Amino acid sequence: MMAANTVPLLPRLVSSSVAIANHAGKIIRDVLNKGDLQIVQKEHVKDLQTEADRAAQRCIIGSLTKHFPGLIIIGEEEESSGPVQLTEQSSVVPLKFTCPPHLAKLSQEQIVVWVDPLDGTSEFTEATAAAAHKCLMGNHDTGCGAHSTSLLDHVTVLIGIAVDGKTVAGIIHQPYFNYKNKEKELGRTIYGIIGSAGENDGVVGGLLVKPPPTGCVVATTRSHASSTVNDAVSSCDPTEVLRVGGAGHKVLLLLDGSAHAYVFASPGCKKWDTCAPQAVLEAAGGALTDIKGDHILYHRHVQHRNSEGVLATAPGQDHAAYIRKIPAHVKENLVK
Ligand SMILES: Nc1ncnc2c1ncn2[C@@H]1O[C@H](COP(=O)(O)O)[C@@H](O)[C@H]1OP(=O)(O)O
Ligand SMILES: [Mg+2]
Ligand SMILES: [Mg+2]
Ligand SMILES: [Mg+2]
Repeated sequence: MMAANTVPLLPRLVSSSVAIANHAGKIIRDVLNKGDLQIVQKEHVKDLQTEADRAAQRCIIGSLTKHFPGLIIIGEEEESSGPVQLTEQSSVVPLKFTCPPHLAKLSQEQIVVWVDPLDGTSEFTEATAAAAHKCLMGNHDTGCGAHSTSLLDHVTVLIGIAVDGKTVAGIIHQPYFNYKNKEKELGRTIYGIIGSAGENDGVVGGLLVKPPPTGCVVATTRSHASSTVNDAVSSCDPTEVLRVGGAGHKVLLLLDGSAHAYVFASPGCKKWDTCAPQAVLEAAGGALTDIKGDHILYHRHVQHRNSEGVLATAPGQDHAAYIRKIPAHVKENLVK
């Protein structure tokens, strides 16, 4: 086994981030178990923050800073006070991939880490409200409770790593994966480095399944829809539309064969929503761009908003063909 200091910076950062994302997932579950989300509204009624978002971000940024002093990290949430749980330097996962040669000699100044401590906050709060309602009703199935608790699948922790403005590696942790099946391990982490040779073509931790050769299943927003969003989805002639929460969750649907494309013609997604999912998807052979087909950049001083929307396609899909289908009025509506 290689000594830690001979392992290049990028694999060390990915390995540490996997352990940190797993810990952040545990923090999220602990907050939900305690039942007091302490919800704060940010810019609008569908833009919420909970103690789980805040505590998970404190853990991620605090741990990364402790292990990689001086690292540039941009998190979704503003700094908050409260207990900070840090991971140990030793809590790194064994590497299951090789570092691509062109990323083997990075200096820390080239790197920006984009952190979304809890993606799918709307769904997280709704699931929690439904579960509480179910409890109040004596744990009977109230209909809404049974349906809405499945919203916990939409929650992910996202850590994306960009080098010289391009995303190169991503970690997607799904804290409630398997929560309905008590026999199985709770939570899963999928991560990848673009161009690395690892298990499953550079993506570790998830089953990669291509979507069916016929049909067109489009995943889109559940809680941030608009007429432009709907026009873009319709233009793809979908055989099925999955209205689900979270950017990380929708990219997981592209990786497990559940959807062909993820279409979001809205400026609502930010760089921390797409940096990690894009890297994992592209490591697997898929693509994620803005709605016009242009690359999304992740430099330190880039604007946070993905103002020209998001379009992602599963491995094996014709990404350019989807871009061509998006109507001109939708593209014109989304400007820098
Ligand atoms: N209008 C918006 N305001 C705030 N966040 C948004 C908006 N639209 C999308 N997002 C973020 O992008 C993610 C994916 O969008 P959607 O779930 O609507 O498909 C959301 O979970 C949310 O991230 P977060 O939950 O981390 O705040
Ligand atoms: Mg948010
Ligand atoms: Mg998000
Ligand atoms: Mg978030």
